Amino acid sequence: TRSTRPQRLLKAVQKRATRGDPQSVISAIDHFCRHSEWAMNVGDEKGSILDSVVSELNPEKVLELGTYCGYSTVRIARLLPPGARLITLEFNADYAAIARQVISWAGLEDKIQLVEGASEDWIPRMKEHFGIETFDFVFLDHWKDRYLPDTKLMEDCGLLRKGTVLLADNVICPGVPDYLEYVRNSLSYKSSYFKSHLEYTKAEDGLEKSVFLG
Ligand SMILES: O=C(NC/C=C/[C@H]1O[C@@H](n2ccc(=O)cc2)[C@H](O)[C@@H]1O)c1cc([N+](=O)[O-])cc(O)c1O
Ligand SMILES: [Mg+2]
Repeated sequence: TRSTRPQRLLKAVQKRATRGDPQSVISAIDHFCRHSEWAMNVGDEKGSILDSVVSELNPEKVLELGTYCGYSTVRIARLLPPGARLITLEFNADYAAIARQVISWAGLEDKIQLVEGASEDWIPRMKEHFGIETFDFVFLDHWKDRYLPDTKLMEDCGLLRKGTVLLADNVICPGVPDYLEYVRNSLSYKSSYFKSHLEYTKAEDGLEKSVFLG
């Protein structure tokens, strides 16, 4: 039977990228998505904004919601200081299997824990299962109707502290109106919009950065 797009993306990484070189893995995926098949990675344009937010924050404890093929997982983990940890949640077992191989090709498995399952099931278990007190940085890029409920769940589980940064992909396209309304109007967040473009296209999209005020 025909291969899947994530399988073809992984093949492109194994063909073009150098083992142990995260930047070459990122470039290989961007090349594949520009020249062969579009895929829903955050991409190089929004990816540079993601890079600057992560570099400025230097987070120790990172949560990513929505691994997909591991593109943003690699982008974030390559910038983390030694000892920092990234937990990434992936619901789809086939995507998780591809992402594990992409992460391994980049040589970043020591910094990353990929957990298979639903965010709503795992967020309440972060403390007892992973020994996490609070997260310094959360990247939201999973099902768009889960951004708001999962943010409220993280608040309720005490996983956010004064200064925790939430960065949300796709706030324009496909759009997350209920989440945007919440973080922009809640007194518990200082929110700002980074205008950009939908990955590999000219359509508008952007990232919303929201600092939890406690
Ligand atoms: O739909 C989009 N993203 C949904 C992503 C979902 C990912 O999150 C995982 N997950 C992990 C944990 C969960 O609890 C639930 C799902 C899913 O298994 C999938 O791997 C999207 C769409 C466009 N687009 O242009 O159409 C562009 C983008 O950048 C996007 O991110
Ligand atoms: Mg996205």
